[in-house]
Amino acid sequence: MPSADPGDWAAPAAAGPVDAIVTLPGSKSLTNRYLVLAALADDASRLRLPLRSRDTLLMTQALRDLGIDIVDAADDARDWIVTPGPLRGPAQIGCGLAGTVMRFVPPVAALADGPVTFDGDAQARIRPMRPVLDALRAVGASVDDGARGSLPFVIGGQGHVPGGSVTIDASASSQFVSGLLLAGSRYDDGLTVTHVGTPLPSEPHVAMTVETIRDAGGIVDDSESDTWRVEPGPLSGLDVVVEPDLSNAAPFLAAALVTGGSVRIPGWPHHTSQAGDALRDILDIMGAEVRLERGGLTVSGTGTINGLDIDLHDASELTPVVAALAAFADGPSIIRGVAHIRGHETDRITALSQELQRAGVGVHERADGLRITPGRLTPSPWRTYADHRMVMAGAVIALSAAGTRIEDPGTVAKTLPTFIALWDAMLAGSGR
Ligand SMILES: O=C(O)C1=C[C@@H](OP(=O)(O)O)[C@@H](O)[C@H](O)C1
Ligand SMILES: C=C(OP(=O)(O)O)C(=O)O
Repeated sequence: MPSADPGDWAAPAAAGPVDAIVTLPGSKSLTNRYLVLAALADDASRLRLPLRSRDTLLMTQALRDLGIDIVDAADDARDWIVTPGPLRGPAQIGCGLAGTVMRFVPPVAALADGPVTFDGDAQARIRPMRPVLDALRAVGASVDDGARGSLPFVIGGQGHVPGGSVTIDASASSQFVSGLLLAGSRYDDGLTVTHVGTPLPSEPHVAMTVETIRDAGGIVDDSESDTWRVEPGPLSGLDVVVEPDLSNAAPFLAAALVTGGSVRIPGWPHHTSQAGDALRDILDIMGAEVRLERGGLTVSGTGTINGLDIDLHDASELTPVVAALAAFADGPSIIRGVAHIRGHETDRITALSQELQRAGVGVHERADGLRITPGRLTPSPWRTYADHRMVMAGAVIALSAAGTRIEDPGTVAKTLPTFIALWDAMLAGSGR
């Protein structure tokens, strides 16, 4: 049993139904794709309302280290102006624990004119990387990873990458495919990536990659399943507004169900490639009233939370909060299809199993997910394993388990540094 630390967060319980409007910052996945494409473009880009969090600041720093200029816009400091330039080595890139940095930047670094070293947090060193490194070698880049297949490694930038065709097993992460495609337009012969293996996870994220490359004028053929062809050619600067991060909406919307209240997220896009949009269906199945209107998405709890049996293969990053919400349901739930999240920030299946059980929930760990049987919630220490989404899941549990203490809440800054302030503001309207 972990002991209480003064740095723990005494996450608040809800005193009554929430009734809140929660304005969320931009999407991590969109921000980091736009940044990479802007760095590879022929002219400057403007990213409006990008996310500023640990993962996106690591991305800006990585690209700056490679010679790209990224500054706040003079007329609106919330925006970034990205001015591309020659990609330079030597450089040392810190990936933190950001999958998007460790998988998206190496294919860019291969275009630099010198060696680029990559490393990251201790937990980042065990996140899977080998398919990206092998693919880069196969298309003519130089990679030295000491045969580890993980961080740290050196990409020996040679000023250009021949490109061509490569087959990879991306069943451990869709980011392997996305990273290669994002840089592929700038390879001499472009790039054709074919996935073999068990089905690709997080498919909407690859669709997002294709869409954003096209936004920048790149040519991508995705007409064949599991094969993507990026033609060689220039990319244009972007002027884009970053959508709110829909996956980060999960804990707030969950609070509407848990408390029988209502939460509105302004700016919820009506058409989006974000995987988090799946929340609309998931919460509907769980018994919420879900309304997407011009003013945003409103989710209202109805007093009943249904258990569900759901395959989250396409939206696996929602697993921690959906698992926490399932702890409040009127019956058992199964979350399946997410074996690969054992390689996310932490082994999320084991982490959720341990913390939910300590909080009084019945959990059976499956190879590919969790079976959750609601139980009487008891206040407990909630460990977070350097995982932002474990902080969010713990906050949902704490809503009805006063006295829950969440370890290392600062880790939530990976994608949502303002989480605790937004959470407190939401609950301020619940009678707290
Ligand atoms: O490309 C992206 O922006 C992401 C892809 C997904 O990764 P996996 O395919 O590894 O699940 C997702 O879980 C992650 O949060 C973000
Ligand atoms: C899996 C996630 O992050 P990453 O981009 O580091 O893979 C996540 O945000 O849930």
